[in-house]
Amino acid sequence: MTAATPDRTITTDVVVIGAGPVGENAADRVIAGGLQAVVVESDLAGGECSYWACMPSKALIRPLTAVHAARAVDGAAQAVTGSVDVDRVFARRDEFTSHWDDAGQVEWIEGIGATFLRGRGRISGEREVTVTAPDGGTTVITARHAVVLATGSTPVTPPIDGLADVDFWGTREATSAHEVPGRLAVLGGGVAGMELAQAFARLGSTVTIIARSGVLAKFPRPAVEVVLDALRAEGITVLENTGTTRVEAAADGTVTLTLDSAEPVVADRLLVSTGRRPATDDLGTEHAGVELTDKGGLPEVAPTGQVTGTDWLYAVGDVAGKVLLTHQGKYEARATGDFIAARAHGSTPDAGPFSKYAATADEMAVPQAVFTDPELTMVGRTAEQARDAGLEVRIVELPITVAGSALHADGYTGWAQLVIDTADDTLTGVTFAGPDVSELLYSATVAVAGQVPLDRLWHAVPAYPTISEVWLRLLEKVGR
Ligand SMILES: Cc1cc2nc3c(=O)[nH]c(=O)nc-3n(C[C@H](O)[C@H](O)[C@H](O)COP(=O)(O)OP(=O)(O)OC[C@H]3O[C@@H](n4cnc5c(N)ncnc54)[C@H](O)[C@@H]3O)c2cc1C
Ligand SMILES: NC(=O)c1ccc[n+]([C@@H]2O[C@H](COP(=O)([O-])OP(=O)(O)OC[C@H]3O[C@@H](n4cnc5c(N)ncnc54)[C@H](O)[C@@H]3O)[C@@H](O)[C@H]2O)c1
Repeated sequence: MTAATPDRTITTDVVVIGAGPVGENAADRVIAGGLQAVVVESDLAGGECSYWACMPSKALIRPLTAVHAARAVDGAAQAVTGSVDVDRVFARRDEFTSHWDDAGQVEWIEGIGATFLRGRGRISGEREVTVTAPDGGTTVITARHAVVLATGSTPVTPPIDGLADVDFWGTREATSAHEVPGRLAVLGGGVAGMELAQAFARLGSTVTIIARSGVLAKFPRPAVEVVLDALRAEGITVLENTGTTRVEAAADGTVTLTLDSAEPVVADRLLVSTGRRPATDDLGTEHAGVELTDKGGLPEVAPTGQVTGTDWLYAVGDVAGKVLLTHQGKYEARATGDFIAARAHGSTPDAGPFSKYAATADEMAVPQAVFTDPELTMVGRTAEQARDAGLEVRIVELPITVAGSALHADGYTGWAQLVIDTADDTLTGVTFAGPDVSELLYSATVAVAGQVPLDRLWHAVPAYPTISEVWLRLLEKVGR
């Protein structure tokens, strides 16, 4: 129970801690299910995604991709005679982040009928959350049915000698920047690092990416090569399989990275984008009888969002530690919100695979788009992951060379791969790399999540002349 006397107490049906996109969706679904909800947020409603991640990064990237796309089409290229207006790019990004003002998101939360409470939430007892407001005031909320953790994730800083003494950028500082460093070193070749490296290179920085393993290591290598070739052609230096042993700042602010297998890199700014971990610090999970892993992760979270070993605690989105993507977290939140509401109304919902109460796609059909230019998209399993899951697979891959791609951009370079589950001739994974392939991703997601048999896919005819005709080339290679 709470030690000090709270300033006020509230009783509601469901408490959602964290008003990122995922928490907002969880609240929306429990309210749609006829329950009350209180949403607690310590920072900005809308979360990382709206202000320091998806929205600002894509808002920075889009104008740069648009210019590049025009330059890749003869006749249009001649119309692009100037350079990018960096200030206008930043200004447009500022619009998409609502100038880091969350009034609109708070209005949306209250508009769905939830109570919004600004403050830091902490589990303080069984179905009980104590919220400490910015002014220090406390509110104790008792939930009749459930507490939903939607607290997101926090960046992981690697234990590199000297790094803690350097004033470096994380992804937050990079996505909200109003300056373009002359030389930018990017530590970490994951999705965030690769996207931001190219964005700043196109804004004018001289960029070096330092990756301790291969970049974008979760994706098939030939697809990654399509992206790497393009980044290198734009003048970005990519050092793979390169460890960083020391980081040091000089009096003038320049940063020197000592590497284990390359010459030192000197930069005006260092961006550290080396991954994230669930935001579970000081969440009071011990009051739910939950023991965190040594990396701060929750125990297993069921497809319904229920945290193993508890009856009333749920986790969705990044904090659940399954998939760190907004769309997938929102999908989890829909299943969890509906599950909580159904249970609250006294039913024992059937939460089997593909029911509305289970985030089944988390295990077999997660779509991801990397917004480098060219783009890299994948849904489902790579061949390696499929084999690890015990599936027998057949791989079909080819370069993307169809009339649609040739028309789309001069010298269009792309690559596609199907991972076929030979047990039932369905697709268990699809990858595309190339300019604008993110718009193909949903077609692949439908095929994988829908477990559409290949002989039926022949009847899904891609329009001529579009890039999606690559589907036909892939099927022809599979054979009929
Ligand atoms: C640079 C970058 C770019 C990205 N781009 C994309 C993209 O293009 N597409 C995509 O799908 N994903 C992208 N992601 C991932 C995406 O940002 C996350 O998956 C998404 O934000 C997760 O949503 P969430 O609601 O779980 O967490 P968050 O968005 O992190 O929201 C969690 C909220 O909880 C609040 N909170 C935390 N603890 C407490 C507490 N104790 N009390 C009260 N409130 C609390 C936080 O302040 C925050 O507002 C990107 C990530 C990064 C870093
Ligand atoms: N387009 C999108 O959907 C998008 C964009 C950005 C981020 N995200 C998501 O946000 C999450 C965080 O992104 P991220 O790129 O920070 O994480 P990540 O886990 O994708 O990549 C981190 C990278 O840093 C590397 N790394 C770790 N320690 C290192 C060290 N000491 N030196 C050099 N490299 C090191 C890792 O090997 C890995 O390649 C990801 O899960 C990602 O899916 C999504």
